[in-house]
Amino acid sequence: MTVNHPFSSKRVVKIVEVGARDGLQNEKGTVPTHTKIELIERLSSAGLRHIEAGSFVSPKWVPQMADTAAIQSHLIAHPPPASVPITYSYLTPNMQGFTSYLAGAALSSVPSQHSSEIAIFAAASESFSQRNINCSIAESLTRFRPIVKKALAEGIKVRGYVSMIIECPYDGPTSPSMVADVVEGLLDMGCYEVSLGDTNGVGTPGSIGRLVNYLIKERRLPSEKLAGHFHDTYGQAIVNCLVALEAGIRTFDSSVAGLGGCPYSKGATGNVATEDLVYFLEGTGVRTNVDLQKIVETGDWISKELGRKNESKVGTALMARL
Ligand SMILES: CC(C)(COP(=O)([O-])OP(=O)([O-])OC[C@H]1O[C@@H](n2cnc3c(N)ncnc32)[C@H](O)[C@@H]1OP(=O)([O-])[O-])[C@@H](O)C(=O)NCCC(=O)NCCSC(=O)C[C@@](C)(O)CC(=O)[O-]
Repeated sequence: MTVNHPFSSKRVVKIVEVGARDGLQNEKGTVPTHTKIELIERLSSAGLRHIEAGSFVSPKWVPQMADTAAIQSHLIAHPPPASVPITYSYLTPNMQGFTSYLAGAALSSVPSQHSSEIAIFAAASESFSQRNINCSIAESLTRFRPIVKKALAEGIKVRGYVSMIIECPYDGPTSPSMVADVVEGLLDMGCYEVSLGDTNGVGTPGSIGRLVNYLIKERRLPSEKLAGHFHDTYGQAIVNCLVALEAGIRTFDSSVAGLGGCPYSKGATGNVATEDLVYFLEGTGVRTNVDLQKIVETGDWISKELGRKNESKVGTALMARL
């Protein structure tokens, strides 16, 4: 994914597709496991190379992710061709989740081109941390440290998340210094990248711009280790990606058809749609290597499967032209 734009200084932009995890975790009805697997396979055949495949979380808390072990097992048994390097990732909130991930991964004779990794998820708001993972921010970082240590010892990469980077529905505005402290904590323990979650999509180019510039310029956090994870609740996600791109961020999370919402943030809608992100990046001179037509068809297909409105503007526009 080569970037040829004044914003981009010819560097690589990575898209992390979160539709099969963030996108589906809040669906009310049960999404059949075979539908999730078909979604993941369609996403990879559209050219996406970093795909979140599920969460090893408590099924009492998030029932929709209860079949993650079955998905992991299928993906291990049916790897993509060696010429298609894909990373599947799984959320692990605690040692129990990481142990379940490891038990599944142990069944694998993973070729080097196809790998998996885990993600841990913290918050910059105390109330959201309690509601989402039932512990304080400090307790969550203490809980994550041995997971990261063990994962790195096993050669497994760990991604971090920080939720509620702009404002929390329970605690109000989030202080940028709190975001920076949590990002630093995750990087210090060994996360290779931390994704900045505007969980409820309230961020604007002003607030996101101020935050990312504060993180990169004042707190000296490495831009290459930060990712933008912008929900589109208020229709600001693409323009927020633009300001983050201008600030030097080169990894963006997105969800096909804009699927999603967070079970512990009422009213929050999906991530920026992958179709909209690809169209925006390509239009900005960034090559994504994602087949826009295929991702649009995937967004149309999964929206119909779920009986949902397709939240991608680009997807809707291009489907109308067929
Ligand atoms: C973290 C816990 C587990 C704490 O939940 P807890 O209740 O404090 O856990 P516990 O350790 O006290 O255990 C209670 C029960 O849960 C079970 N349990 C315990 N752990 C697991 C596990 N890993 N897998 C399966 N089962 C588990 C455990 O076995 C036990 O079962 P019981 O004995 O009662 O039958 C819970 O709060 C949880 O699962 N939370 C997950 C919430 C979640 O998935 N949220 C959505 C993802 S975050 C997000 O979407 C934001 C993000 C990342 O996209 C970025 C952004 O947009 O901001």
